[in-house]
Amino acid sequence: MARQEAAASLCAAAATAALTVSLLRRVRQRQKAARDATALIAQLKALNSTAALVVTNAKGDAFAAKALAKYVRKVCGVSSGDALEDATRLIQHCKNATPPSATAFGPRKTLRHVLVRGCVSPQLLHERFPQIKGAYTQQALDYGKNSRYGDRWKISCYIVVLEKWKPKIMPHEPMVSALSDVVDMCCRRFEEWYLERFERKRRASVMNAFVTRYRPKPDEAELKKHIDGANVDGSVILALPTDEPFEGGHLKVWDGRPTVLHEYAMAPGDCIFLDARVWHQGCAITSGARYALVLFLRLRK
Ligand SMILES: O=C(O)CCC(=O)C(=O)O
Ligand SMILES: [Fe+2]
Repeated sequence: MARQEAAASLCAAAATAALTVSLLRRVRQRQKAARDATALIAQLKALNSTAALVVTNAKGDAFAAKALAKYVRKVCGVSSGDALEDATRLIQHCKNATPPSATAFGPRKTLRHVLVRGCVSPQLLHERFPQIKGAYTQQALDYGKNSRYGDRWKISCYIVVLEKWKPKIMPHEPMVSALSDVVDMCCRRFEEWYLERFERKRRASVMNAFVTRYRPKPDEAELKKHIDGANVDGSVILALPTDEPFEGGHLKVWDGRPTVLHEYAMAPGDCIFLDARVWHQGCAITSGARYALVLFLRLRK
């Protein structure tokens, strides 16, 4: 009898111990999840404070599961149903969509141009590429024999045209729909760079915006060394994706005193900002197709 009692109480003790261990484990898991959530919330706040407000509770110290799932579904297309997983996905989305901070322009304050890697989200541009490609059409334009483009330029498709060119070129509506938000994004980023680089706050407006498609053919492969025009206050060149990988097509920029040649291989999303009258060149491509979005800007106080 005594033995049976002893065995029973041993069993009970073992069960209690097992229960305690599993409770402890669950508490630890919960504590870890809370720590992970805190770290993720901090990351999200740093990347996109508005998104953080939407997906956390009133105190901003924990995720609001339903709001998080709804938001992630909206911006990423799907929600996993797991808060930490969703939060990680949202953070990745924000990283892709957020341009580098102004200090990413780098410490060099001597040059009048800069290359900003990943200035526009490559993911956004890749998603947009079918629309860009579908919208692209050649709009032939006679800039005149002595101009930067010559009299046989036909490889650009226009989004904004303020200049009174002859024949009159109209913005191509499908390209306007495909890229007008990206044009705005580039303007804002240019303004940030300009403020940091020249310590002058300027408002950029677009005089001309167009997509150029280079191909390895006569009159389509390159843009010779030039400046963008006496009345152009600044320019943006944004590398776009392509479905035909190309060779060549580097950007050359002559800048600094003494003048040094800078040569860049640009990836989709990379931007070059140019101050007024900086000499540059789009080198010939030898295969594939290269697309670039180009803006000529006017700067006002
Ligand atoms: O992307 C390029 O090749 C340069 C474009 C350019 O400089 C221009 O169109 O003025
Ligand atoms: Fe140019």
